[in-house]
Amino acid sequence: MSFNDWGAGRSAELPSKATNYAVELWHEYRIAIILSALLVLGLLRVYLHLTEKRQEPLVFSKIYAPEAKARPVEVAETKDEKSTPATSDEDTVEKKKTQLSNGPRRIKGELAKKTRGGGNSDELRKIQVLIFYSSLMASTDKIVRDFAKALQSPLGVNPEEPQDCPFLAPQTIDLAEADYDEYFISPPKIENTSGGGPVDLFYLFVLPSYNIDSINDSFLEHLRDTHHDFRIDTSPLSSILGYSVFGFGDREGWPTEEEGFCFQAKELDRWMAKLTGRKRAYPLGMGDWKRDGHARLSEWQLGLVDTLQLLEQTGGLGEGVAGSGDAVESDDEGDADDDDDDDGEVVFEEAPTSKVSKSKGSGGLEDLEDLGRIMELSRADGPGQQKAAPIAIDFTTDGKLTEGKVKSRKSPIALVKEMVPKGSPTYNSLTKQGYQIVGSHSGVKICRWTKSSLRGRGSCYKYSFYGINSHQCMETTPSLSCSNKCVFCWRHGTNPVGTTWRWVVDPPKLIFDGVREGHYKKIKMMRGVPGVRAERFAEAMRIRHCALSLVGEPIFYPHINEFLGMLHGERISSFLVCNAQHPDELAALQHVTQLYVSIDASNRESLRRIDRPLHRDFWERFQRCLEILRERRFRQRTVFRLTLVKGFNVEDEAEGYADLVEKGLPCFIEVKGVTYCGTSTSAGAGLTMANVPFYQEVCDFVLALEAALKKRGLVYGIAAEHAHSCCILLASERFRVGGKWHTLIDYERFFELLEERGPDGDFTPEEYMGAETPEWATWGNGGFDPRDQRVDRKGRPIEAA
Ligand SMILES: Cc1cc2nc3c(=O)[nH]c(=O)nc-3n(C[C@H](O)[C@H](O)[C@H](O)COP(=O)(O)O)c2cc1C
Ligand code: SF4
Repeated sequence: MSFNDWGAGRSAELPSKATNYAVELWHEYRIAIILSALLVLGLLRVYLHLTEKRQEPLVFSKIYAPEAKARPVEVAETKDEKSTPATSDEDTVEKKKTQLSNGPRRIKGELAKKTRGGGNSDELRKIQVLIFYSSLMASTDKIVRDFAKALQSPLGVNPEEPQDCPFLAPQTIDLAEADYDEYFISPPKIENTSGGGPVDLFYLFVLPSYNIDSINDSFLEHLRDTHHDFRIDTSPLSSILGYSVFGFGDREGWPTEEEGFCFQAKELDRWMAKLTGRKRAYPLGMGDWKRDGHARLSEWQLGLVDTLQLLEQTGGLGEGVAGSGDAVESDDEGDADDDDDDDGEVVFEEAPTSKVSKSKGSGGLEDLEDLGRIMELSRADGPGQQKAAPIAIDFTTDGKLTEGKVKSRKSPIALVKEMVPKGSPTYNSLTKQGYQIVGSHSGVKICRWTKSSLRGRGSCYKYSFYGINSHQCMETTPSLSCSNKCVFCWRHGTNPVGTTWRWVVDPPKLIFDGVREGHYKKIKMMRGVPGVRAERFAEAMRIRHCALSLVGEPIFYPHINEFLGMLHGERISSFLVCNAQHPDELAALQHVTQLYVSIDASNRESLRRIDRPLHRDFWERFQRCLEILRERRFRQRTVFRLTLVKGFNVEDEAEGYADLVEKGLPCFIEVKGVTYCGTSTSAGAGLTMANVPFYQEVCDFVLALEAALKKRGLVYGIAAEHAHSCCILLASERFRVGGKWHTLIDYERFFELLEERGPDGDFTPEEYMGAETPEWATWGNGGFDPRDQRVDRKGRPIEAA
């Protein structure tokens, strides 16, 4: 009987009875049924929510980050556990956890599988460091093996669990056994033996130099041929992550680089820059295998590890290095064949500094909302710290103006502005010139001597005279504003000027942190620049000196003493240059390592013409500053800074300057020929190259000044010179000991004295007088450190005269 037959007899009444019964039931219990269904659904939802394990944001994790690897491993275990019976309680618990977490979020397992497996952008990439080396006499061979092992721990390599580390164990490759085509025509594809994603390569080289035929010659020739081979891309190794070279040499046989010290490492460094599209990740290191070789290698290793860690975290080599996405340096590698590196002038594009830039950049009057913001900004950044008032401070008041003594104005709301608002023409002009603006009125810039010193091409005259390492010197100012408009100023006529401080005052901590960060950022951008020496680069990451002389007037800043305290607290020396227009602030200034006053002319008319001061009583202010300096001469190292501008302040002025020296009795007198900066300001002031004195003219002037001083019975002598920056130093006989000049500074002693006796403490310049001025720096010897290589504007070596 079919189902249809079976139902045929009852078909008329059964369905209608059943339907009626169901309808009745529904009417009677519908509320209970609906509520029960909702309750069950709700409980189910809560259960699922509680048992769900959160999914980590794998797709956004760092491409080499170990955290990103943890999940795929967990998923692999999950798979295994499904097929393996649990053997212990612990396993059972683990298994339950895994099952629970795996249940409702299946998509998690799928995502992780893709990441481990292959082919898409979420893959976990590994970094393989390859260390190439050559070794004729076997010492490098051993060093490299130890070096490779030493790299493992800081890179987190764990041979037991390779899958947990973004780095594979570094491998060493002897160039005598390597197939150059395999590594140096295009990077090889390396298999990830620990399982997982593809492998990216990072090349390191440890290369001794040999002036005889060796494997190095054929290797370097191979690189040269590859670069010149028209069938091959000129940068065929650009897909590697980066490279760095360390050279071993022997200074006993090859004392200087010109004589061949580490010449093959240098050549290799340059060919690799070309072949990789300038992916020099860390500067070329060099060491003398008999003396400092091991120390230099360790230093290089430290910097290298930092770079590799950065690479692992960000996927790039950092700002300023090609391949990092921020190729912002203009150096060309030159041609290793002709040895014509450029002069190393580096052009930096300023990235906006969100941390310290705060203004909308209107440049106009601030509205009430802005005032609130300004009050906030100008507040000191911590409880108990001094607060900086955002109100105008009048520096023209007579009598002593101490910090914090402020004069409120009638309508502060309209007048309190930022000195250099972000986006203003001044801001744009300064950043274009390479300044980094910090807060709203401070700036930092890496000076050309810092770059030059990093490349071993000479330091500024302050190295020769006072022992300042230019590559450890930060040039900055806490006030971009000034009360003069000097004809030779480098400010390109863009800086704010004024006789009073009428801007927002940034707290010293903000400035200190900002300028330091800005300086280090710019140093780091030099990492990939050709010729930068690894040991100097490492030293440069520790600022030891601060030149408060960039542009503007540092003592214009109301919290200059606190700012100096922060420098000294970090054992950073301070050379402060002021313009002799703010006697009250000069009088209130605490200890600096060396205190300068610019003496730009010897008489009122000449000073008015050259400095174009805003103060009407400029000459009186100038005179008062000299008196203060005279009083300070046994407490501070005081310096007169003379900038000679032919046609303005040189001719027949030696006698007038001698009168000023007699009045101020400075410890030192620095005489410098003006540097022509070719700006519209200088041109507008009638300045041309004809106003720049020749070195011989500076020498003649100094001799005339020395004679004029002697005539007055003043005991000064010509102590040192730095011919290539047209600068000569006269010093008081106080700094001649046993017939030898001692113009250098004992910086450590200076900090000790400060700690012992405080920022207003009583101690004399003689107490921190340093060692004897080096012979090469003394008058008549030129002043160029023989350890450096002098180069012309094109970077070509200049023979010592
Ligand atoms: C034959 C020979 C030639 C060398 N030529 C140079 C050279 O031109 N410049 C240099 O700085 N060092 C030179 N050196 C020094 C080596 O670079 C240095 O001793 C190095 O540590 C040797 O490494 P190795 O023991 O692995 O071969 C030379 C050494 C030898 C044995
Ligand atoms: S003292 Fe001046 S010129 Fe010398 S390195 Fe420092 S900032 Fe540069």
